[in-house]
Amino acid sequence: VPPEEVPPEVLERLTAPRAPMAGLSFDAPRIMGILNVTPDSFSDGGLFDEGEAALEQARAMVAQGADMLDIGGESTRPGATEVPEAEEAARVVPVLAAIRRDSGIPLSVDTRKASVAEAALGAGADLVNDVSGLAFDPRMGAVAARAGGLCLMHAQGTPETMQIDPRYDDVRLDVYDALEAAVALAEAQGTPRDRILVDPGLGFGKTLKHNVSLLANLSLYHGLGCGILVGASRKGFVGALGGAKTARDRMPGSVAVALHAVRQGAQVLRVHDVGETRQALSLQQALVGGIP
Ligand SMILES: Nc1nc2ncc(COP(=O)(O)OP(=O)(O)O)nc2c(=O)[nH]1
Repeated sequence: VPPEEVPPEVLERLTAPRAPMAGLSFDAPRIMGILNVTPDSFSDGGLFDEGEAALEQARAMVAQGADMLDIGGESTRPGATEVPEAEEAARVVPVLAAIRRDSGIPLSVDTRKASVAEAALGAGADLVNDVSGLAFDPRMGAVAARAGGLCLMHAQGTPETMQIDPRYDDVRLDVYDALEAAVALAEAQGTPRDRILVDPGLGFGKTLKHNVSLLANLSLYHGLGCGILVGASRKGFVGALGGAKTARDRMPGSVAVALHAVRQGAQVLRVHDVGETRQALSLQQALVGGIP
C-alpha cells in the first residue's frame, strides 16, 4: 500500500518508538494467553476463529489474569501445512484490531511471515512471536525491529517435517547455539537484546526426551541475556508424560511444567489455561516468596 494511502493511526503504529516489551516488566512471571484464530489448531482450533468468539475469549483471558495475548492465524502443529499470507492476515488482523479497540493489554502476533507481522503491528500488536526464529522470512527481522519486542523460538525443520526424525548432537547445546545465532541476527537487524525473548520451542522438532532435557536445563538459556518464554501448554509431550491423550485434558500437566519453568527463571509462560496458571503461580509465589 503506498504510504500516502496508509491510515494515519496505522502509520503512527508502524513508525512511533515503542516501549520495550510493551512496558511489561519481568519482576514476576508473565502469562501470555493463547488466542488461535484458526480452524485447525491442535487443541482449540475452530473455537475462536470468528470475530465475536475471539473477542469474548480475549476478554475472558484478560479477566483471568493474562498479562498479554498471543494471536495466531496459522497452526504450526506437527504436520500442519503453510497458510497463505493473505489468508493468515485476514484471520489475525481484524481480531487483533478489535481487541486493541477493546483493551490496552499487550498483544503479540504469532506468525512466521513479515507481511502478517507488519499488518498486525499496524493494527495494534506490540510484539512479534516468530516460531521460526527469523528462519522463515528474510524480511521478518526488519519488520520486527519496529515492534516493542520479538520472541525467537527454536524449531528444527518446519511443521510439515519437524517430527519425522528430530536429531541433535546435544539438544541443550544445539538449541543454545541456534538461539544465539538468531539473537545475533535480530540484533544486527535492529532489535536490541532487551526486546528479545528466546524460546526452546518445545515440540518443534523434538522427541519426548529432547523436550524433557530442554526443560531440565532451561536455566542454561539465561546465558543468552534475553527473557525466556516457554510454551508447553497442552502439548503432546505433556500428555505422554501425564497420561492425557486428549489435548484439553492436559491442563494439570501444563500447569506443572509452567511452575517448573518459573522455578528455572522463565519470564513468560504461553498458555491456553490462563486462570488455572494464574492461580498456580499465586500459590507458588506465596509458598516460595512468603506473604507480604
Ligand atoms: N513462542 C512460541 N510460540 C508458539 N506458537 C505456537 C505453538 C503451538 O501451540 P498452539 O498455538 O497451541 O497450537 P497451533 O500451532 O496448532 O495453533 N507453540 C509455541 C511455542 O511453544 N512458543
